[in-house]
Amino acid sequence: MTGEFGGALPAAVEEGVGGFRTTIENTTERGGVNYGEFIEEVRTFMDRARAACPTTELNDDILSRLRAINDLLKGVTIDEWYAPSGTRTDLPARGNIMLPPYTFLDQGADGVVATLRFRRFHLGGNSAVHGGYVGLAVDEVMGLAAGLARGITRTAYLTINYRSVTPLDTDLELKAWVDRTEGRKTFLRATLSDGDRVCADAEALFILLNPGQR
Ligand SMILES: CCCCC/C=C\C/C=C\C/C=C\C/C=C\CCCC(=O)SCCNC(=O)CCNC(=O)[C@H](O)C(C)(C)COP(=O)(O)OP(=O)(O)OC[C@H]1O[C@@H](n2cnc3c(N)ncnc32)[C@H](O)[C@@H]1OP(=O)(O)O
Repeated sequence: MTGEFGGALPAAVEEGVGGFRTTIENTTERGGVNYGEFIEEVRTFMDRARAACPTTELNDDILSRLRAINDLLKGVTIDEWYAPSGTRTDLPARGNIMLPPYTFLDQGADGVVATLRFRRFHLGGNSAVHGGYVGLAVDEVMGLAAGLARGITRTAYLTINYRSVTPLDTDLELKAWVDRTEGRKTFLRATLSDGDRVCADAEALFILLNPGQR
């Protein structure tokens, strides 16, 4: 792996802990006590960046401030295993700005129920969520359901049926549950609903990783 953030994965593979490290020190202090507010502010920035049509002057003003902020963040870059984004389990969507913010209502070996809300950042068109973001949310929550049931897995396939338009700015319910298992294979199902209306349903196969498997 090369580039500004490269080099983190090979060390983990050498340690033989599999594709997603399970032995991470799972503290919720990393990033500081206000890290969750920072992530939420970044999300708001992403929403507004998608919605805004700035003047040239405003664009240039924001650009110079953003460059200064990016320089600050570059000075505190660390490897993926200890970066709080994606590993702060106390925050919506593990503090991962890539994901629509979700929180669990219920979680166990049989399955999980999460509530989530897509925002302007996730717009596809005509006030509807982009289908790729639906897939992202479903993959994430099914992956966590597979993880709770079996251990660390990777998605082998994921089939999504888009049943009706998924709305922005609406609290939705995402359920994912284990349908059956065969050896390393876990077959799961999921539904994404707006109240009684099903927006999407899905079926997927997740494969339990072998020790040291990337
Ligand atoms: C809950 C804890 C929270 C902790 C939080 C803290 C930190 C956060 C850390 C982690 C994050 C936590 C959760 C993650 C959340 C979301 C997860 C997202 C998951 C993904 O988004 S992950 C990216 C996309 N994913 C890939 O990047 C996979 C690329 N791929 C491969 O890496 C290999 O392909 C692999 C490994 C899949 C299999 O490879 P392999 O060599 O291990 O096994 P093999 O090929 O032998 O398959 C074994 C058996 O599955 C059958 N099989 C395989 N593929 C099939 C298919 N497509 N259709 C039908 N059957 C299939 C075979 O036919 C055989 O079946 P049989 O045994 O019956 O012959």
